[in-house]
Amino acid sequence: MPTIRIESLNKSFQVKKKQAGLGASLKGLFNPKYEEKLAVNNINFTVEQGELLAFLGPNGAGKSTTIKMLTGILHPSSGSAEVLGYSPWNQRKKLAFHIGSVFGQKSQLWYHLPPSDTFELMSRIYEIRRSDYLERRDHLVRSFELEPYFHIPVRKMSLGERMRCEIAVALLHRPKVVFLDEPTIGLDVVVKLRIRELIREMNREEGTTIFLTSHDAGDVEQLCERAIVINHGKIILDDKVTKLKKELLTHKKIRLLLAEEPHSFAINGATVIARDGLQYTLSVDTSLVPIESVLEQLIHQCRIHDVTIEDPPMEEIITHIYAQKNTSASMGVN
Ligand SMILES: Nc1ncnc2c1ncn2[C@@H]1O[C@H](COP(=O)(O)OP(=O)(O)OP(=O)(O)O)[C@@H](O)[C@H]1O
Repeated sequence: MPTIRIESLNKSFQVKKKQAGLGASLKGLFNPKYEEKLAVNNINFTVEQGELLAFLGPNGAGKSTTIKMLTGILHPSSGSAEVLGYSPWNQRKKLAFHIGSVFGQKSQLWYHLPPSDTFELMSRIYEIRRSDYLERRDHLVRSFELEPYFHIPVRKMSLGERMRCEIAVALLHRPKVVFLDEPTIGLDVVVKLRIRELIREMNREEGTTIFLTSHDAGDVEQLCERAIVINHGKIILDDKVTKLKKELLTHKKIRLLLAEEPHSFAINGATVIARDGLQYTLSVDTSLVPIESVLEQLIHQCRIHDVTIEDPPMEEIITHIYAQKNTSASMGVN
């Protein structure tokens, strides 16, 4: 039995219809007209236990609405879904004992209290036996390296430290499925890498199914095995990340700040796409040349003050998928 099963799932919202013109707007205040907004449009997929799935899409695509249905926060307009054999919206409380969720933009931790207090409270909410709780808490504190700030108020922590606590507390009741909504948003590169490592570890060691949404192509590339892309409420791609990497995650941007004007500047495999004084932006097609080779050439040709490597924004990748799909459709290819 799959861990998550979604069949013909739809969710529409009633939204106020915007009316053009001042008169119509005023009339609309007293006699509002409504229209249906289809946020999730007939989606189908399954997820197996232990899968690392990226659920992607641009803003407003329908990701959060789907997650809200899978966690039982929202009822669908039609269709069915099962998570670990439970109907999320009909058996929300039972399901809550087996799933965890982390929302990058919202905190589960008490802002003015130390994480240790939130852990205590959660252990009671999840009715965890005292000895099991203490063992689990110590294990999580060790593996997420929380000791230095486990007893200080959350408000005094950096975003990265807080995020580690958020993920750790979401794992307290040993959930079989974890929904991670933008877990690396706003974090610096080093902290992002560490968070990804921790997510990978929990998947490997405990077989946790990971359902991740992110606008960061790096999260998808380094963490997930499979990606589902949703746009305008419809699924437009469901494929292995290795395939996505070969076909779509091939362009990287290198931003350089040079210490001095270079004598020569010809980098095999990279194109200069912007320049402002000593700041250069290069585009690299990693399917043609590895990024390491470009960096090596750069080090030999110029004195570098600062360098960053960026993935293309998720929006760009999705636009590309969309364009490809439309081209195939117009050529009669499926
Ligand atoms: N409660 C609501 N009432 C009306 N419309 C809603 C409601 N919740 C979501 N929507 C609409 O449904 C669509 C899908 O929204 P959703 O939040 O699922 O997108 P998302 O993919 O999670 O976007 P983001 O990446 O910005 O979080 C959007 O057009 C949004 O405006």
